Amino acid sequence: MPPNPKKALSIVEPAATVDPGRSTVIRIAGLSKRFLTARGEFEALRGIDLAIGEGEFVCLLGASGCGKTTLLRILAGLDRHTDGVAEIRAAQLGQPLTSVVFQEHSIFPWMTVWDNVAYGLRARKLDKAFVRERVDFFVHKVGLASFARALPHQLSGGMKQRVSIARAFANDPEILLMDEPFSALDEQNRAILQEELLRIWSDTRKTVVFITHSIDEAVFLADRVVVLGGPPGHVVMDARVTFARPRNAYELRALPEFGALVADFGAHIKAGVNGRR
Ligand SMILES: Nc1ncnc2c1ncn2[C@@H]1O[C@H](COP(=O)(O)OP(=O)(O)OP(=O)(O)O)[C@@H](O)[C@H]1O
Repeated sequence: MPPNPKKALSIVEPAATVDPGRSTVIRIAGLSKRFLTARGEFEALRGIDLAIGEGEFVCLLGASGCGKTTLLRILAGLDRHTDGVAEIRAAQLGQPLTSVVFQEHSIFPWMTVWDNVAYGLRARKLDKAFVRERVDFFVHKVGLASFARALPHQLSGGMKQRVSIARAFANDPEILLMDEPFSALDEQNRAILQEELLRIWSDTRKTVVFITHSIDEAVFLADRVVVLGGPPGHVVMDARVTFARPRNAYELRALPEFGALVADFGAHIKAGVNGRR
């Protein structure tokens, strides 16, 4: 079916609650995070309330230092919150809760593309035939089938980031956490990977939490955009982006509604900085 971005115009609605048709996968309530520093306590996050539904693609926006990575690290279990609740619902036992894709690809330089993608599955000692099938599938999905036996130093930055993405999806986590995964890429590669990510996501319908500094990227990718202000980080806007899918980057960006939405989010990011708590 041809993309029809006009079908659902960019209606921004408050989205503090999960769609009635979705079950809640991530529940964050009254969450605060304070770091102990040499100069005393530093409050990075204060009173975050957020419920994210199964299969939602959520982008986190906000000025530098407002706590986006801190929130993601708490969800990934890499850091602990100080107060409040951060829960991820486990649908299936034995499945990892999260996989994380960072800005700097974090693949093992001594392992081939294929072995990198297989890493998490092998660590879980899954059936070899299952691992082979799943790794082949995702290596192919990210367009690296002919590089399956290549080592990371033989790949471009964009290709390395594809390996990280394939590995994260192959792991089959409850949720995928992505921290500015495309920010080190040139514009062309970034656009290609955004489209690839959406294609894989639409096949798998994983829940994704994606940090970006690019408002344009957020509006193109997300079902929902959460703008953080601060510090201390707090939610200043939580809105749905209802452009129809599949989305065509060129058609979408040509719509006045797209520009209006980008401007609106931009204004909220600015207000979040100015309204520091
Ligand atoms: N381990 C730490 N110890 C002390 N302060 C920290 C620590 N980690 C983060 N911070 C502080 O918490 C605040 C939020 O940092 P965080 O990296 O989450 O922001 P961010 O929104 O992701 O920023 P950016 O967009 O620049 O990546 C910053 O002021 C940072 O200095």
